[in-house]
Amino acid sequence: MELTSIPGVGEKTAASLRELDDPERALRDGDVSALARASGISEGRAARIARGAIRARHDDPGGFTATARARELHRDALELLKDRTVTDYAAKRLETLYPSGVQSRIDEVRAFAREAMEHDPTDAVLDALEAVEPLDEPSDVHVRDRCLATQDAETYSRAREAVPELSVELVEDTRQLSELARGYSTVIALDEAFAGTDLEGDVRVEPDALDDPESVVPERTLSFFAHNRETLQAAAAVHREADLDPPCDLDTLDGALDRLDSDGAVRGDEDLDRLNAALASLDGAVEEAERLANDHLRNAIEERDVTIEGGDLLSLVERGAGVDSLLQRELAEEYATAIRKAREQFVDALDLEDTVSLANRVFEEEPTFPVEHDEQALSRLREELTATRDRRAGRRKREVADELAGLQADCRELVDRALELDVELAVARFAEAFDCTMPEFGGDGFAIEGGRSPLLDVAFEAVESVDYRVEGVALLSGVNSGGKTSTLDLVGLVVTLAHMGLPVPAEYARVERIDELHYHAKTQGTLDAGAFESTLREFGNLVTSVSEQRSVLVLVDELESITEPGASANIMAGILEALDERGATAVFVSHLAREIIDAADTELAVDGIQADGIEDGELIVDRTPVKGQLARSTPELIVEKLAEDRTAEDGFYDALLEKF
Ligand SMILES: Nc1ncnc2c1ncn2[C@@H]1O[C@H](COP(=O)(O)OP(=O)(O)OP(=O)(O)O)[C@@H](O)[C@H]1O
Repeated sequence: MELTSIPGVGEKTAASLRELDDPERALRDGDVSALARASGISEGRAARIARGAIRARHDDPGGFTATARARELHRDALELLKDRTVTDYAAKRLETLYPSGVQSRIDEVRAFAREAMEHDPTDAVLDALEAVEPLDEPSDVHVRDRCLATQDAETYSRAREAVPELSVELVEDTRQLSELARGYSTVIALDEAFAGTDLEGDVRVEPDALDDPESVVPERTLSFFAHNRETLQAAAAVHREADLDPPCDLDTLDGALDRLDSDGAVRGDEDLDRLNAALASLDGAVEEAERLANDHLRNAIEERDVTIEGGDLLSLVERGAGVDSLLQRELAEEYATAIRKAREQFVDALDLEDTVSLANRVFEEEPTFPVEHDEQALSRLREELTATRDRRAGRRKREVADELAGLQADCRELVDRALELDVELAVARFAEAFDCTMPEFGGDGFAIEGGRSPLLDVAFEAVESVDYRVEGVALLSGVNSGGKTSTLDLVGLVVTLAHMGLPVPAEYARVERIDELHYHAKTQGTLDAGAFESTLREFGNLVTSVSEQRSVLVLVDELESITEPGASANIMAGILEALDERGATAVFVSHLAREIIDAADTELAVDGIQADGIEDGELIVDRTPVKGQLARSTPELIVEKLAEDRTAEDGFYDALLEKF
């Protein structure tokens, strides 16, 4: 896909998107999280780009939400869905759902939503989803026990690029190669020329190593798994709990993950554990062995009467010999025992059977008192143990990495599927929370039965259901606080959700497929001349834009407040007539319904939200508009109540009632 063909994507944004691993996939899947990882692209922008890509795919000109209130309803619908996601990914992914006038896009989401609604969002699945995140590629892997070596400058730059995790060294000859082997546990020579030469240390000649960098740095694979371990385990749990068909055997994955620690090192290898433990306690063990030998020697000396002939003593002193010589002569046996004890203790404590001779050299047979270890022998032992440990770790890492490498693609699918399930579950939970059904498309206008708006300021259980249908244009009258605005909101929300391809909060709904939703919310107070003129222009443009090719739904709430009542009744009558002529569907909520009907040249349909009476100062309202009936206003109802209340007998209220 040509990135710049997406609405809203220019050269600069396209360049940022190209930095991503697979921008086409991210766009195709609506992966807003991945798109937002491109430099300079915020999450809001990423969602707009993803929507742009969908629009391009469906040839969708956009513009469904034609007014601020219509856009607000889309946001409200998204919030209701996002409230029901567990992962951040799903919340962002939902941002790609938008109301569209294009049937293919609506059908695409409807198919997805229908499947989503089949899911049963159990607590166990939702809990497991908590720890699922998009997979991360660890970028800061540095391996210090291995290096690559080459004589060739070109191979050198290729190696640096292909294997940034390792140092790459330029060498001139085998001597330099051998020198390198002293500083690293393993040296991988990349030139065929080194094959067959006899080299010291662990030097491997692998001319094809760069073709398969993972074989040289198994840490790359291992750190991917170690880094994403929690997500992978959680994604596996999601598959188990939700009974999804996993792309790989979950027990094998669990088993492989168990063999890694959080740094990507191999766990559960006895030899490695032993070598690591030996290296960690080397210094302590040396001290302990020294102490043991010295205790033995001290006791032996204390318990012993050393008899020495005067002549011998003299000759020793004359030769300048010290106590050591005495020890050697008189206590040779005890000294040998002390050293034997020290060596046994040292080898035993560190479990060093494989390196006994090196370990023994740490305690020399030369008698001294106190007994002291040989520092050089100790560092040789340390080096040997480190190299053996690193070589073994390297081998084990390659084995585990080989096993895991085959699972990598499946793991990506495993996590993608779990995250996608969260998106589906959000739709299922939304549908369940608000007793939704899939709407039908067809006919003129809309018909809603048993609709309950989740946007009301009362708990959803307390929302009274509303039936309402309109074909063509209609005025909606009603008592104060009867629910006129709420009815418009319900209609707007149902139509918006339906065009998003989603289920709607009603027992039944049928909607005409439209291209634009124009919802004008109530304006606060009278407009000044300039604002009034621009509002009129807006309606003028709206009316002239309606055509056979472009169907619209117009919802308008109390437009009368923009100017004085007489003038606004005329204006509303005019707009309604024009919309009617052009075949649009429109609902105008107004307290001036009677005046509008009077001002109109054609017969306008009027519906009314009626009050059955007043009880304890409160209106008893039936929220469902009565078709074809102008509702009585609140003042009329109150005057009627006073007229019925016979305390004022002079007929004043009866006369007042007559005026309505
Ligand atoms: N279907 C419903 N179920 C329960 N409560 C509702 C319903 N519709 C409206 N209400 C309650 O009535 C209140 C007033 O509703 P709304 O603002 O829609 O009335 P209105 O007829 O537009 O009022 P006004 O004439 O003052 O503009 C809402 O805030 C809500 O508390």
